[in-house]
Amino acid sequence: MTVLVTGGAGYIGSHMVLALADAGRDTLVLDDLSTGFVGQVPDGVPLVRGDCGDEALLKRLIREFDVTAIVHFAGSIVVPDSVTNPLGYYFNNTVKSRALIAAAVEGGVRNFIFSSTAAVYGEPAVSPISETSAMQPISPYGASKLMTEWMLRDTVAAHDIRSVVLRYFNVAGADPQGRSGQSFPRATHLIKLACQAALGQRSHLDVFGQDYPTPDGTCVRDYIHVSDLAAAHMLALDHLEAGGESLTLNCGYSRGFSVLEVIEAVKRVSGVEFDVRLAPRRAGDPPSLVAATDLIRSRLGFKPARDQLDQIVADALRWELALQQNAQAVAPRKLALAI
Ligand SMILES: NC(=O)c1ccc[n+]([C@@H]2O[C@H](COP(=O)([O-])OP(=O)(O)OC[C@H]3O[C@@H](n4cnc5c(N)ncnc54)[C@H](O)[C@@H]3O)[C@@H](O)[C@H]2O)c1
Ligand SMILES: O=c1ccn([C@@H]2O[C@H](COP(=O)(O)OP(=O)(O)O[C@H]3O[C@H](CO)[C@H](O)[C@H](O)[C@H]3O)[C@@H](O)[C@H]2O)c(=O)[nH]1
Repeated sequence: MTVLVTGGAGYIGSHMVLALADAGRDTLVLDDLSTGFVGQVPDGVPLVRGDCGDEALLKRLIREFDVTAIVHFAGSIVVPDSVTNPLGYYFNNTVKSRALIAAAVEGGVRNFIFSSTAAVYGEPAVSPISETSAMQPISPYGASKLMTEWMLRDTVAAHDIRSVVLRYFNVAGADPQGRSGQSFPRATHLIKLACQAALGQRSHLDVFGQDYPTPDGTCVRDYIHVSDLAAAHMLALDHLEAGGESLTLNCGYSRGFSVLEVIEAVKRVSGVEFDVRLAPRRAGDPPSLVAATDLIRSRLGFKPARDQLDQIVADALRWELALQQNAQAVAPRKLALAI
């Protein structure tokens, strides 16, 4: 009974792998390490470096490891990149997910959890956004995820497999025990970048657009702590393994913060005043995304444990500081080698 985690060396996937390890579950990670890191996978958890679209590899892994559930995190995640490189996003997120779903069906895997996104909703007219809101993505990223949702829906209807689709809103923070966090150096997420500015790693932080139809003119997002999100996945896995029906659920806290409010929180928690500059809007950004979360609470019994913005920011800051200290620790050795 092994749980296969695609993208388990990445930011969110690694927190799920930690949750599975903490629960004593047999876990296998498949990751191409394009944005993930070997060091994010806990000791004792096997990591296969490979592509989640490699059907032959997948069939072999499912057989050899007796995989009974798949949690599919692997994918490309930067909204503006998807606007400039749509075909790359449809390939990595949609085409390869099709191969993974096909391998799951053929290998007799009954339980499938998929990382979807609030970006499937586009610019919703009503807030908070319920799961039945219209799905009109405004970026290729959102469309690439929605197409995968549709493939899963139709596969569940036709075959002996059930799925939980989790639509994450904005994921942030880091493992409270400091075992993992957002490590990708070119990450574009607001809270990570603001923490880097507070730690002096960036000269300033840009605010992308201040003329949105929101209270302070900057975009509003529903930030969910990555550990709470991993806990939601564990509940989804329990639900499927107990024979529960397929579900599609929002993951958030039903409350939004503007870009300026997030920046204030990072300044407050860090105690550092960093330079903030106004910049033009970024392509593909909807003004406001806040989740309705009644469904995940009622269907899975989801109860947030770390939903205070300052808590999310404090965990993110601690992780960023640890990354900085590690980088400083290895720097002299690199220098010596260069000489
Ligand atoms: N971070 C967020 O706020 C957010 C919000 C909504 C949804 N999501 C979704 O959550 C999932 C995980 O996102 P993340 O923030 O952890 O990103 P991440 O980039 O840290 O993790 C993605 C992981 O997948 C791996 N990967 C990418 N393509 C692969 C492939 N073809 N085969 C094998 N491995 C591959 C990467 O190496 C990386 O380890 C993604 O599917 C993303 O769309 C993230
Ligand atoms: O330096 C920055 C970085 C971000 N922002 C703004 O902060 C908000 C949040 O941006 P993020 O990049 O942190 O997150 P996104 O909302 O763009 O996207 C995230 O959440 C989405 C779902 O809501 C997707 O799933 C996506 O994968 C995930 O990265 C946006 O308004 C963005 O314009 C800034 O103003 N300055």
